Amino acid sequence: MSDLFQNTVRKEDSYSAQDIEVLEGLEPVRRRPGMYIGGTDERALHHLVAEILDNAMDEAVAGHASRIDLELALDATVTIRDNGRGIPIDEHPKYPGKSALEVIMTTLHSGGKFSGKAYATSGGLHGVGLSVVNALSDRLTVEIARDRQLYTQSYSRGLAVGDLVGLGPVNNRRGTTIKFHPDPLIFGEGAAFKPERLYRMARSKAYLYKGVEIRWACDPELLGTDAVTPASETLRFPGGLNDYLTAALKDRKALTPAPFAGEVPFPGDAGRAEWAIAWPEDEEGFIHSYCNTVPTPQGGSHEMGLRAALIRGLKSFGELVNNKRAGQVTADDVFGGANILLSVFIRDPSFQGQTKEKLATAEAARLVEAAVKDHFDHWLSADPAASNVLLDHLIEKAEERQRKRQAKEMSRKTATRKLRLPGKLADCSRNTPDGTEVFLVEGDSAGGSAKQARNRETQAILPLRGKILNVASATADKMRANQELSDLIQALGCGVGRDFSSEKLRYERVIIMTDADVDGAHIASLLMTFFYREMPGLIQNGHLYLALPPLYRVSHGGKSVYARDDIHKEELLKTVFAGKKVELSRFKGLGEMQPSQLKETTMDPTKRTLLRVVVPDTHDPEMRGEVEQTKSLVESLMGRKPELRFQYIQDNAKFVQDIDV
Ligand SMILES: Nc1ncnc2c1ncn2[C@@H]1O[C@H](COP(=O)(O)OP(=O)(O)OP(=O)(O)O)[C@@H](O)[C@H]1O
Ligand SMILES: [Mg+2]
Ligand SMILES: [Mg+2]
Repeated sequence: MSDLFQNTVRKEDSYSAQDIEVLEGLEPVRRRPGMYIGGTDERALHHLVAEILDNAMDEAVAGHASRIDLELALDATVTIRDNGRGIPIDEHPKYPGKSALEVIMTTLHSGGKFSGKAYATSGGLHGVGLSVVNALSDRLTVEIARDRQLYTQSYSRGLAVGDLVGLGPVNNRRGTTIKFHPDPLIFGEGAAFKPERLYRMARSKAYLYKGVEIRWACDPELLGTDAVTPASETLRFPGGLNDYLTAALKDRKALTPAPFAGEVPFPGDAGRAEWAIAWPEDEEGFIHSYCNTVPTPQGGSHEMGLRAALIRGLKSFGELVNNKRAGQVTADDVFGGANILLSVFIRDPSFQGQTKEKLATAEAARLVEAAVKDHFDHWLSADPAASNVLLDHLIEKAEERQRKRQAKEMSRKTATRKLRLPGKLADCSRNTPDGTEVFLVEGDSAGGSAKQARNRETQAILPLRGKILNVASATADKMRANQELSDLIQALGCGVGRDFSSEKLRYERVIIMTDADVDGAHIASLLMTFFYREMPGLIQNGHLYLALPPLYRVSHGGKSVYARDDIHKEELLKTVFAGKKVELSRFKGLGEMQPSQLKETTMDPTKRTLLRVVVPDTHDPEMRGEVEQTKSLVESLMGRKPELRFQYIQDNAKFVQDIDV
């Protein structure tokens, strides 16, 4: 021993080498089962069966077994039998006097799946599963039929209770039988398997590999009131995942007449992918993914590959049929309501942990995406009518999602509106809405004039920059992102859409005040469209108005009169100013007016003229037709030609009422 070690003296209560244990054999499994089977609860208990079943499936997928029996007895003993090669029982070269079987049963990290020689694409890879089950069983018996001889050995809590014994010759039999009973010291007294859970496990394995037949049997006494799980059944599905999907859909209707299903080998003998996908009308979605028949409830790289293939395929189909709205659809929209089965077989998979709930092999994403993409493109273009139904459905879903998110954000904004009024709002000082009004003005310079011209107590000014978004053609997402609109909604405080509430409106009147030119009319019409679509109650309850700023000032001597438009100006020239040499000024915008002029002509309640915006009452059945008409009028007018809109605002007596307030 070196000096270093001699100089370290151990004191009574110190923490030293003596405290460091090295667990031998299978002791670590019994002391820390969580590391190997994720705990000692019901899920962990069922994982024991999964380990043994996985081994039998690996033997089948490797082409050596065609039949597996799974039996659950009344006393919670599980028997799993396959007709494969049988675990080798010859002496292991590294452990003289011990059979390979005993090494496998009692040593962690022992197995035939490390090199890929005996198995190509196996679910087993750690050399741990069977030894873990052995460690956690109070009784385990293994039977091997190999070379026409039958052998058996028994274990308890990871230790052999006797030697491997020969039971003599057998003829029509080969393979491995594992019969085990979970240790009550680990799982608790009376820990019981759920027949339904084991049955589903067995059935999904049969769907995953067409070349295997699984015979399920369960003591009928265990079934009790369970009407779904059979006491015995032979599970064999030549249709693979397609059969699985058909059974899962039962008689639910799907959006496309045929599911999207297929099977493709990966290039270079790297394994294969199989999938079956349907989009049921009820949108009750699920995804079951597997790697080498091991379920991966937490997904992983293979699912990522499938997502990428589906969303890419759908978007290119959208481009093909020239549907621009397809751009909004996300992988979540495609996946969310779908029934998806995905099974991959790959070499050397890598999972997270021994329970293998998530596939970590990065390569799988690329392999699956490449394998599925072309097939999906073909499937979509083979039946364009059906594919369009699917696409439209997914687009609607995407838009619904955006609407919901928008409504949520809006309601959050209105909830905090007292604290967070938009910075550019010049609010009025009166605390109640009674007798107050807010002017929506175009641009900061007009806003500046209006602020000076207003009555601070009752009049608020909200300058809106530039043209607000044309809401008639905007997507919900764009609308939400528009700063001007969200400021407007915040300032009004009454909410939008379904959240609209007249009582919360912060002003008695909402007055649109834009320049008396075509641009101004455009902005006014955009705002009216916005209110019509998002806050119809505001109009129905008579809160929305248009201000009427003048376009000209006509003066002669000390006398000035303002003209609203050209017709009004001509009229004045012929009447009030007939034969006189007048001074004529045209206002390019509200910002050009003196605050006093603006006040006098447009804002002062005692002198101005306002137009009230009205729509027919939606609650009056006799007016329904007109409501529809107004709606289509709004939709079409808010489209292209600004002159048309201008005309519309000027002329449409039904929509806009001349009123003095
Ligand atoms: N039913 C079987 N038929 C043939 N060989 C088997 C069978 N079950 C187990 N084996 C052999 O025993 C080895 C150990 O199995 P075990 O379940 O402990 O580990 P594994 O399957 O290699 O990996 P994992 O820990 O991921 O399950 C396997 O690699 C295989 O060689
Ligand atoms: Mg295994
Ligand atoms: Mg092992």
